[in-house]
Amino acid sequence: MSNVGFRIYTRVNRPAKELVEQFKGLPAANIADEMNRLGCVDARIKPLNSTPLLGTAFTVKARAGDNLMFHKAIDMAQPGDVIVVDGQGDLTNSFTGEIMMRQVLKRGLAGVVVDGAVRDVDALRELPLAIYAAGATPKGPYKNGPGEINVPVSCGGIVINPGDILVGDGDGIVVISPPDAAVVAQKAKTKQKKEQETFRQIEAGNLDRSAYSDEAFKKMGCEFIDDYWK
Ligand SMILES: O=C([O-])CC(=O)C(=O)O
Ligand SMILES: [Mg+2]
Repeated sequence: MSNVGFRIYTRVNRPAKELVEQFKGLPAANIADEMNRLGCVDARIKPLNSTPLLGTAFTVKARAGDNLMFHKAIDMAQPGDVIVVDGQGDLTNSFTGEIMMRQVLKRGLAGVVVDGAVRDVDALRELPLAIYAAGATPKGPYKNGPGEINVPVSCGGIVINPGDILVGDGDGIVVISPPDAAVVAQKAKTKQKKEQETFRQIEAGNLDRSAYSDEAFKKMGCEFIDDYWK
């Protein structure tokens, strides 16, 4: 363990599949709300297509503009893993493209999240694979290393540990630590049901809007002026 910055941890402490599956179909927003609105990859990292993301983190700390360790991760990761690449947000060179993503798909991996740029995006938009990235450039990656695999990484402003559960949709990605997962999934499910009930009330025209009544606003000190703005 002496070659800091160029080393590969071969094992990942993955949570049970049943635990991960509890997040299936849950909106990232409902999960994030039940984590007090923290625990999300920031909005710089955007989905390239509408394939939902659900899996566990297989992390790569890459040298800016270099994908040697990313290539290695594709061969090491297991079905259900999401390759998370800490590219330090660097957009100078792409970290990946269509060839690598087709390989990821072939291996049955659950998706890819890159804090950096990718290329071949027109093709990536059409692949049935969840891919998130911070940008795009036709400039290709170098393949020299160094880098690390399966260490804690920084991605979109938060720490992602190997084995963390990732859930992503059109809004972005939320990261759940496995010891918190059962409680968070349960609360998010309840939240989702509550929102569905709210949608029904909107349709029926009986949603309680009293929190937004004139009286409620006056109580907050808001002034209503019965005139036009001049
Ligand atoms: O050349 C690379 O390593 C990245 C790329 O464009 C691809 O995978 O298609
Ligand atoms: Mg390419």
